[in-house]
Amino acid sequence: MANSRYSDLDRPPLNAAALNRALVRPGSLWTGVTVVESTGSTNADLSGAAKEGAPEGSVLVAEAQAAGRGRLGRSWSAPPRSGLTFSILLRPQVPLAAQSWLTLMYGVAAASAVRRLAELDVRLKWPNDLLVGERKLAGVLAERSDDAVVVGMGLNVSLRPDELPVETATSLGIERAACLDRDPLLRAVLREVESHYHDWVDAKGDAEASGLRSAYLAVSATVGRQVRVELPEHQALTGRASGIDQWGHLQVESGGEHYTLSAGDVVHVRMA
Ligand SMILES: O=C(O)CCCC[C@@H]1SC[C@@H]2NC(=O)N[C@@H]21
Repeated sequence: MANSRYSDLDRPPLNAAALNRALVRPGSLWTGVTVVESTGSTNADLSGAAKEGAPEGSVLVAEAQAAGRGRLGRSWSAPPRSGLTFSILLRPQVPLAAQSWLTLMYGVAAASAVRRLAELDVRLKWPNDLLVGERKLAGVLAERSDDAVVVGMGLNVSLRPDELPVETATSLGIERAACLDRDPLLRAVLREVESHYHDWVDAKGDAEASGLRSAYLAVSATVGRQVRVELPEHQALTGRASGIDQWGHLQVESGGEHYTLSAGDVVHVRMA
């Protein structure tokens, strides 16, 4: 759906042909990049395509999403062409238990690409929110579809303050990033994902051996911090985030006890 407040000059379309030329090559993970003007949810579309046998490395990008899905049942929204909303289809040949690392890997890859191109100190709030300071720049949602995994990302690029879905969000534009051009940003994220994914699959999903765990810790905004973790079923835990275990789960020390959390919503607690 077009938004009359913005001209096409402010927000140029993605160049699908150039993205395919740059990314889809013999031996590359990426088998095809499809850009659609509008859809409900790229994650939903690619999950359907996965069931029909779409190949690993399919990438679906939407210039606008009407029903973008977020973590924990939330939604994801952004004005058309104001960000990057895209999903990838993977069929990882690693043990199922190790696959929880996929979503963290995506966060590491995206953070690394955005740090380099945007020249911003992007860090990860566990499991994979990209933050600038305490403000959310991007989110990642991984969903299983039979034997495939669809990983989607929403990255706020040119949103203005009055367009942010929540006060705690931000965009590359608001943060005065060195790059607001979505084509090179998307290429850089996908190239980083490919590199981390190959290393991780070669190591049979072992995040320690592939260097993924240390790469994650290097950009974590959560480990070492005082946190409040909102857990499913309205429970919450307050304590110190002490580490990430071999399955990508968050370790928290609270009241002399050690907890390991596989899901939850982290709030970084400010120390007085
Ligand atoms: O932070 C979150 O809650 C995750 C947000 C993930 C949003 C992206 S946008 C592209 C892809 N398609 C969806 O429906 N959701 C993800």
